Amino acid sequence: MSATTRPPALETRGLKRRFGAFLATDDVNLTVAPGARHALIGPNGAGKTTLVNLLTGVLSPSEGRILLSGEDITHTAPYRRVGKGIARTFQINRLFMNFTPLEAATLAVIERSGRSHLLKSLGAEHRAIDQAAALLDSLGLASVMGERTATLPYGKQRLLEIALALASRPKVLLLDEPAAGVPEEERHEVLAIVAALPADVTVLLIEHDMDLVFSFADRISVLVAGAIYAEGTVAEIARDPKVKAVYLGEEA
Ligand SMILES: Nc1ncnc2c1ncn2[C@@H]1O[C@H](COP(=O)(O)OP(=O)(O)OP(=O)(O)O)[C@@H](O)[C@H]1O
Repeated sequence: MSATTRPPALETRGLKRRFGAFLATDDVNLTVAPGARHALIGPNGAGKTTLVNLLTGVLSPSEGRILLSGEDITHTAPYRRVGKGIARTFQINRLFMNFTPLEAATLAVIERSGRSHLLKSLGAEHRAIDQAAALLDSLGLASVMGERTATLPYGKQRLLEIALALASRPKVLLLDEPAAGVPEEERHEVLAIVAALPADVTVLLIEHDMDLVFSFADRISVLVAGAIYAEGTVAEIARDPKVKAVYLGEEA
């Protein structure tokens, strides 16, 4: 299989991050296979956000390495990591609230293409708009792409965050709690669209919602007190008594 010959899409080796004497990331060795649907779960304060910040370059590790498709990106600046193919979802910035999804997605496509290239011709601008519209359509946002983002249902706003991250055509997408705060009646749509993300994009999902984790992931890593506490297939994690004790038990 190609997955055995290709390097992992994303890998950390001996990753540590200290805040003073406190070890928030404790020797994390994470391997995310190309095309994986990998979930990272863990109780509050386990270090999930710190790990995402290390992966995206918002924080520097105290020790260890981060590799993207085999390339060492440990000391690569955050914006360069995006160019190399790692993107994450963010809570929508206020700026985008006054934009329509089409305007925001077009800007994101332009960002990827490089502004100078785009300014060369009007045709290129139209192509960017067409690509943005197609991207929004694939995330179920076609019917609202001309509305002001602030007026959209919250589930649609969360899907727009994913669209904006996908605009950079990432190899690896870090999805940070895509269903958080989404009302019950909209959750189904968000889950269905997350499940239908392009198969060639590797996804690392950071999520509290166990329905989403178990329906979406093919592999799960459990983070506890900054360290990988357990790792395995969904079935293995679901029946692991020590995981139930520290994490799933919380949900019950
Ligand atoms: N800048 C910082 N300075 C000091 N301690 C920090 C800092 N950032 C995070 N921590 C600590 O590191 C630990 C992990 O925090 P982190 O936010 O990564 O956990 P989390 O798993 O994302 O939690 P949650 O699910 O509640 O968001 C916590 O104990 C937190 O207090």
